[in-house]
Amino acid sequence: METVRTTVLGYPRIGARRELKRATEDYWAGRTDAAALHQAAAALRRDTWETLRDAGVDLIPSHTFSFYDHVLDHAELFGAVPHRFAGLDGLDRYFAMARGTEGVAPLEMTKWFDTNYHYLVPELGPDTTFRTAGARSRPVTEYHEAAALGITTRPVLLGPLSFLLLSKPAVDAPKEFRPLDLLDPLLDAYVGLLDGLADAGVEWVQVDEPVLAADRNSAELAALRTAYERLGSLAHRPKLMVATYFGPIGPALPVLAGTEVDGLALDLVAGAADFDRIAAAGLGDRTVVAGLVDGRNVWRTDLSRAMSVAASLLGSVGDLVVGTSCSLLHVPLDLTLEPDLPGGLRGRLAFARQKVDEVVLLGRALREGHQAVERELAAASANDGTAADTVDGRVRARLASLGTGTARRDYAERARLQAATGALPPLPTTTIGSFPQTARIRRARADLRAGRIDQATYDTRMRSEIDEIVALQEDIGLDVLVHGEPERNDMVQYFAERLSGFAGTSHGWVQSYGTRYVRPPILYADVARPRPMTVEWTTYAQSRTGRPVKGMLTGPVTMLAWSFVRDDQPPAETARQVALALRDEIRDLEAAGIRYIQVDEPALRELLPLRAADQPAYVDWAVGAFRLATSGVADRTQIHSHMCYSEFGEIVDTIDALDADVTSVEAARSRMELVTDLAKAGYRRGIGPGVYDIHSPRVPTVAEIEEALRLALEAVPADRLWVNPDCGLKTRTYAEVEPALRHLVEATRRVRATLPT
Ligand SMILES: Nc1nc2c(c(=O)[nH]1)N[C@@H](CNc1ccc(C(=O)N[C@@H](CCC(=O)N[C@@H](CCC(=O)N[C@@H](CCC(=O)O)C(=O)O)C(=O)O)C(=O)O)cc1)CN2
Ligand code: MET
Ligand SMILES: [Zn+2]
Repeated sequence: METVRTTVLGYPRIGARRELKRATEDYWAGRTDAAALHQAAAALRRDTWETLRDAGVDLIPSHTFSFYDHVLDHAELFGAVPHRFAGLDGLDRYFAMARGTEGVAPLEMTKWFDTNYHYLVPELGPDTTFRTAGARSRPVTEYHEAAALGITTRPVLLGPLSFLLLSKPAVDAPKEFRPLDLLDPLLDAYVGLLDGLADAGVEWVQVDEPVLAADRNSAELAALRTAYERLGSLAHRPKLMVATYFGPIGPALPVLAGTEVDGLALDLVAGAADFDRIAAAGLGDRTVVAGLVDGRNVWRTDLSRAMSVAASLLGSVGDLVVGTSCSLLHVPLDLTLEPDLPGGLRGRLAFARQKVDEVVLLGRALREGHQAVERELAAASANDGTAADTVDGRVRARLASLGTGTARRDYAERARLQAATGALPPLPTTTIGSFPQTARIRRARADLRAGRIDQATYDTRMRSEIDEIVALQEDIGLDVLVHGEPERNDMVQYFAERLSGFAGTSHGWVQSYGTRYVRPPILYADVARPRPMTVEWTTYAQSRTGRPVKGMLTGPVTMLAWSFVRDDQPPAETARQVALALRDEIRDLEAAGIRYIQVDEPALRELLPLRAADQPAYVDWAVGAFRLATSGVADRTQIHSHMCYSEFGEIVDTIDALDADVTSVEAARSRMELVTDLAKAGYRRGIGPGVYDIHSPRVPTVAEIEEALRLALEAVPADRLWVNPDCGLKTRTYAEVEPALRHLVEATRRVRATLPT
């Protein structure tokens, strides 16, 4: 039997106690210097490599660490730095590209495929000149750093096709320019880098091409062929392991098989369909990493199944390596840090560290035979958790009797009724929901957790936060107010903590972007709402003002997208359960007199399947769940929704099908282009294009907001246009938020004054 070895494609880089967040934020605040930050980073890298070695992983990755984002690291590695950062260097320039600095806008940030991770979008133009620092570049220096610890590693690079397809044309690039035009010069840079890696003694590099999990046209597949024919034919290079993940590699497999790449890493979880292609692909003696341990979820692997899949590959590939489906970046680090999970659930879970053990165990089983690991296998299956009570008969019966009856009265009729009873000025001003999560708020929550204050004291403090937030909005002159979400640690976690069927973690942090992390809840059983979740906070806020307060909920799709979701039933079914709980909440808010209710779906676009063929079925259940949640209200109750992170062009019809009355969307960074797209596509509902970018600390001027509003008015009539920021304000400070909102209100007044009466 061939030698079966083991690997992981990447590992969390933030540290068990969020060491990277602390070190980075301390550096930003000037509390420590660059040397301290580099030292913290080196300690984290060392810890990862040693953990993987001690666990018995055969092939250990390096260059998976990043101070902020790995795509940004590659822009930096290849010298793709926009001119506006020219005056800076080192860490200052790196963080300026990530976060902006006085007067200099950062790179755009967007979603990493269908995950809740965000990457920075490189900006390329005809005058971009790539370079690599060769022997001094980070892939080389990290290889040496691990080697000095006695650990041989496989540097991980983002591949040339993915780098280009994830980039965007610089604003000043000619209209016809495409990043892919730069393939040849970029390949020159990879050639130099591979040369440097070979000189350093690197045996294997992993070249990530996740873009191959989405549909690719023939020009893109031709570029793929060009790239790997060239890199494959180099005389002086390490072995190339091309990795795809987040779906099947599909038609790109024969293309790569026709080049001299030495190995492929395939996602056999999200890309299980690839299995049947492998034998036919004629991979000969090439190495294949079979990605059998899921890097996107927290469930234990079905080891017997994984073993038989791996065993059946043995004949059709060269060396077989058992691995993870993708980097473990997207799962929490270590289950042993979680003493408080429900008993029946715990045995069903594997976090990053436990997934490493699964990979190693599979490797042993395949090398030494089933018997060698019998004890471990038995322990794993004994724990497979069917013991956990996952069925709630009442929820199932209610859903069955509800059917799909989710129709509301025609939008135009509803809109007339709402306009007649609402008494709002044209261009109503509002915000997306959250106000700054201040140190005072987080401290109160930390105090409650630690038992230093009791629930009543905490509630009193949150009410006084709401008092201030409501008073501030009145003073600023906003039309539809919010309570500000001070009581929410996170827009998903907060609801998960109040619904049955979800479990939370205390250390299960996963990087979302930069130093912002989330603790995705685990949705493991039928979902129900034991009691109202937001009604008290919302009605309290309403009691403090004569202006309308907008209720604020997180929608069913986003609740699933930002949780780890059970895989024993279709997501459509799970989404309907969440939707039913929200439907009840919305009914309770309405009964308590709340007339505007926003149901956020920022993850609607994110969950859209990467391949077009899979999209209609998704849209169907996503829209169905949203409508189930929101269709129980009276016509005069106005349903709002919110989405951030652009690229709505392709889902305009889906947004329309949600049947919300008003939708707020990110638009500031694309200069309101989105509004034109929506208008062109025949979107006729209320729309609140974000008039300024909340991801930047910059305070927008009145003139700039006025300009954005005038642009929007060219595409949308005044009676359907709302005025709001791009997204929630929770990551900003009051010093930024207060003037920005005052400018927003003033700009709106000026534009209103010019409207025909
Ligand atoms: N789930 C989710 N995904 C999302 C978003 C979102 O809001 N939620 N927004 C978009 C952008 N992503 C974001 C992700 C995270 C954060 C964010 O602000 N995260 C916070 C943590 C939020 C949180 O869980 N806060 C908790 C815990 C806070 C904490 O760290 N407390 C300290 C103590 C603090 C003190 O004593 O002052 C501790 O536990 O050690 C709370 O408020 O209770 C962070 O990393 O800093 C923002 C945007 C897309 N994806
Ligand atoms: C990521 S979308 C955020 C919506 C939420 N209501 C907020 O304002 O924070
Ligand atoms: Zn948002």
